[in-house]
Amino acid sequence: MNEEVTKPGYREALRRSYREAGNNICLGLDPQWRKLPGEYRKVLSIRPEHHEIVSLPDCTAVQDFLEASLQSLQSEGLCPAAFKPNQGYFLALDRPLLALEEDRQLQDRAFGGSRLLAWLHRYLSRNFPGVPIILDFKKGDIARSSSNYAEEGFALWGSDAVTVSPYMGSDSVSPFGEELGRHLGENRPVRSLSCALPCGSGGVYSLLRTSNPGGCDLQDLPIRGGSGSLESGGDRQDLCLYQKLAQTLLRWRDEQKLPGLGAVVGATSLTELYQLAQFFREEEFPLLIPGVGKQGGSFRDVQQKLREAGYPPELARINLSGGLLQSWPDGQEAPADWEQHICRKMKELL
Ligand SMILES: O=C(O)c1cc(=O)[nH]c(=O)n1[C@@H]1O[C@H](COP(=O)(O)O)[C@@H](O)[C@H]1O
Repeated sequence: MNEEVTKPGYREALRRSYREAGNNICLGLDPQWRKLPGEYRKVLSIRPEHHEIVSLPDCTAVQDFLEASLQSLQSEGLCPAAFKPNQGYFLALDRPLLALEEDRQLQDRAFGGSRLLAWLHRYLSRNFPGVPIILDFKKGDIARSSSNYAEEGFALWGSDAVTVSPYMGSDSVSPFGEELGRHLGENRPVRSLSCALPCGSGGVYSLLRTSNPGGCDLQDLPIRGGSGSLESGGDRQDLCLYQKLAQTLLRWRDEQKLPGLGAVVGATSLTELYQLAQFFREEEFPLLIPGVGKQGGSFRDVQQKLREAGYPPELARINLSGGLLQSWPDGQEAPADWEQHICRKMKELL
């Protein structure tokens, strides 16, 4: 590890939030509008000029649901060790073309989802200080374009970490480690870990071995040109794409000055998770582990695999989105005591 990588930064923030929360749970914030409890599932009917009436979800009600959920966790003394809003669930609530309408009320509806995500960042920073916010947006592009995404994630939303896609290579990921927000001056939002992270040292989770059924389609492809399999003494031919990428990520971290670089490894493939956790354990390389619950992964099995691999639990964040905030079955109403239900689900993990 080079000097840049050993500086306190995102990994220190992970350690601290683990100590304070007493767990390594990442609460995924993916509000599924259709699964909200009835009283929050409100629809607005609006009529843009020269158009039929259109219906759209009421973002204020989604905000009320999120606030009530987070408040009930807090009132029971429950705190996760990270939050992960997935940007797509918020931007899907925007209706950008309404911004062009004459009517002020319609204009106000244009960016309801973005506004909700901004509110959420501020709410979490104020009410759960020190708990990292990981903005899940899986970006990655030519360097110039990636700089915009880096600026968006860290400086504009004020997230502490982001998810990125590595497949355009080192120059597409390196802008996420650069100093950002220089020219935003006073408009730069206060990050939730305000005092903790110097510029350019936020978390950057690269997709590595994903949790979805199609994750194996490309990521497991055998490739040539590796420097041995992840296990020592392995055959060069045995290396597959995600294993090569695991080696590459360590190199990028050091060469590209990305001290907060980590990886996304799904909870649904325990063999791969074990192998990667073993590979990364000495390197103190943060892992974000989604796929628990509906996707088939088990929180306890993941913890067990991390223990067996000797991976430091404080650097892992095991994500549950639908499995915590909206864990009732699809197509069924939320239980009447849904706030308590959410708290019970979280307590089951502790
Ligand atoms: O990058 C991610 O967060 C991610 C990677 C991955 O391999 N699998 C995965 O499910 N995710 C995200 O993690 C969340 C999982 O949601 P739940 O299955 O409801 O817990 C969603 O926001 C996914 O987009």
